[in-house]
Amino acid sequence: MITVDSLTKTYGAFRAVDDVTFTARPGRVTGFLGPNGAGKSTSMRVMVGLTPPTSGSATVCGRRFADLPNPGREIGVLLDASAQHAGRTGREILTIAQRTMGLPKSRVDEMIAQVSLTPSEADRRVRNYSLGMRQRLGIATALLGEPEVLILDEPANGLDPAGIRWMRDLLRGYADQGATVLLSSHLLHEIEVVADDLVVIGNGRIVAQGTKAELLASAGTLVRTRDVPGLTTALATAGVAHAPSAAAGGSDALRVEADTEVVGSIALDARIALLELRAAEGAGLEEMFLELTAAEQRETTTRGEAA
Ligand SMILES: Nc1ncnc2c1ncn2[C@@H]1O[C@H](COP(=O)(O)OP(=O)(O)OP(=O)(O)O)[C@@H](O)[C@H]1O
Repeated sequence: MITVDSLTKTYGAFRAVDDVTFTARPGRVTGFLGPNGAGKSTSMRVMVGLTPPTSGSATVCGRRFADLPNPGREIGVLLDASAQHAGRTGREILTIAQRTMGLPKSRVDEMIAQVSLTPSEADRRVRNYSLGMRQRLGIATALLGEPEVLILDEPANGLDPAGIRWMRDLLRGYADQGATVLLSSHLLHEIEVVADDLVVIGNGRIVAQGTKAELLASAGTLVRTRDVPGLTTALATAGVAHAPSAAAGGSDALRVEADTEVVGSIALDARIALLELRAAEGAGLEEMFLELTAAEQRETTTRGEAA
């Protein structure tokens, strides 16, 4: 279990992480999702004791990382796959970690096999590794001590499609055995497939969190019409929140925070013909994410104005 409680990190006047609270639970994959610069890495650095928080706390099973006697046995961490010693071979890096953690020597070869590095790749210096190979080595290091908690920052970076699939299965399997898995990404689809729970962060603040099923269920309705101004007015008059749907593409789509029946009735009363009317499902999450990632969309959104 990872507990992040009212975590704030400021750099001068800038709040990189602003009052972030969430829990990542055992047996579940928690996706930590946010656009570039949202504060994911900073939060994770605090969790693993690399950055002191300005206020608030992050603990794993009730303890701060710094208080863990043999942290590698309890928390597997992958923050920056490129930060490995370039002059050492992959096998050397794993061997040093295996000795530090007091693990049997056989774990090194087991992990090399598990992350599908060939023996000759394992004996190559890390400076000659591709990004995907570094990522595999980083995952091997994180899993070496069979920790119950995994904290992985953008672990799919640099992996090819087969590698992404492999990693997804690996994380799923790990969580299914009871581990707590927290992984960050700036790519919604990457995380949507594997995560059970989602924590969405933007500009340092949590903007949404819950189970994936809950967040998808609250997505509302996607509606398309040639008369967007007319429908917008009718929805506003009815007090129903709505926003242009960037996720659906085109300028004729709105996402409405009401179910399809309500939206259909409002359109009928206003005598507005619809081109499409359906539950938004994943589009709602994508919408929220696009709003976070594009400042101009945030400025033009009308969501909530009518609420
Ligand atoms: N040491 C620092 N000094 C000043 N600002 C910092 C420092 N570390 C991070 N920041 C700022 O904090 C904000 C959050 O950065 P962070 O790396 O946590 O984002 P992120 O969500 O991990 O983004 P990405 O998806 O691009 O990795 C950014 O604006 C970044 O420039």
